[in-house]
Amino acid sequence: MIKILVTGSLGQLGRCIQDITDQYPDFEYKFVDVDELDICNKEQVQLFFDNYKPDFCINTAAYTAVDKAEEDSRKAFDVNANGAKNLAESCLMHNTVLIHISTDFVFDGTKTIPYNETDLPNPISVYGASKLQGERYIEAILQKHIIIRTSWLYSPFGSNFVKTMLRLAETKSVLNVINDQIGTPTNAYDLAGGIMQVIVKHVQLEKNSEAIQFYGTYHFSNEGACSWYDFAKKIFDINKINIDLRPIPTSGYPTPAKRPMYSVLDKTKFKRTFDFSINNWDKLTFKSKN
Ligand SMILES: NC(=O)C1=CN([C@@H]2O[C@H](COP(=O)(O)OP(=O)(O)OC[C@H]3O[C@@H](n4cnc5c(N)ncnc54)[C@H](OP(=O)(O)O)[C@@H]3O)[C@@H](O)[C@H]2O)C=CC1
Ligand SMILES: Cc1cn([C@H]2C[C@H](O)[C@@H](COP(=O)(O)OP(=O)(O)O[C@H]3O[C@@H](C)C(=O)[C@@H](O)[C@H]3O)O2)c(=O)[nH]c1=O
Repeated sequence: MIKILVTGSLGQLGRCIQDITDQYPDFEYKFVDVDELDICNKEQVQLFFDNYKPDFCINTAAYTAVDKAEEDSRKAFDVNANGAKNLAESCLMHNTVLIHISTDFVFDGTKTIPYNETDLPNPISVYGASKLQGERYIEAILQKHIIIRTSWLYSPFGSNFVKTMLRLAETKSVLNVINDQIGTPTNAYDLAGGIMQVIVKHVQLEKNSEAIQFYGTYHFSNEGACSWYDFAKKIFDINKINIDLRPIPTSGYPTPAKRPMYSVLDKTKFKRTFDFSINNWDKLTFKSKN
């Protein structure tokens, strides 16, 4: 049976993948988080791969605290760059396909039309730079890789903008939210489905040795575009929460890390290659699990 290893499995994407495995019963899964497999520990990664020998590794493990990364760049680079490198090296040893998740924050946000995979990254934060370095290591080490850049991920799990807005609404009557940073929210369940589609397609084409055409970088988010303010408005509308929500410019909400002013991703390559259609962001579905 084809074996799939998922790292960082207690994070929001890891938990969404775990939640949909019953739709893909033909695979064997191993879900591990840092307590069982620390991707920064090269020896531990090698030993784990020697024992488990996965056919696919989905790396959802990451350091995702964007503002904290500015003063903790060592840790951010260790997880997001060196961790990715360790996985790529072990994947190479075991002929494992690495599906690695990256971010819209590798871009500087100076474009005004959607970013495609040939646009040059130019990160403006430590988090973005560490994720880009992870991509570069993987590309240099391992041919059999699929890097998927996504954006503004939300889910019922872990920490994300939807949960932050709902939490703040419990104690505040007024909320100021940035209206001039434009991107696209991504339901982590939709991304989880997209990742499984990559594996299904890869398995289909591998039989004819045609899977080689899949390797490389892809963009995946929900369709459409909005500001953080639009996103917040939608969250409160669908939850029927009455709050005084005010649009503000980026200058009105200073943060340690700079964020791209525009980071909409062009999904054409993903949709065409993997024959996959993607929901619009405003089909926002969300039930808080914890
Ligand atoms: N969240 C977002 O908005 C976006 C995320 N992405 C990318 O998508 C991917 C998934 O993100 P998301 O699910 O939100 O991330 P989360 O932060 O929710 O989950 C990441 C998981 O990785 C774990 N982890 C941290 N360090 C290590 C380590 N050294 N070894 C193994 N596991 C570790 C974390 O554990 P702990 O919590 O204990 O640190 C956590 O369980 C990441 O690559 C992220 O960069 C891209 C765009 C947007
Ligand atoms: C809480 C809050 C945030 N904001 C702004 C700040 C910021 O520009 C934006 C989002 O803030 P957050 O800190 O929730 O989200 P942030 O950590 O910036 O989200 C990013 O995470 C990483 C991991 C990614 O890869 C990105 O794609 C993106 O999802 O909203 C407000 O304007 N008002 C508020 O009350």
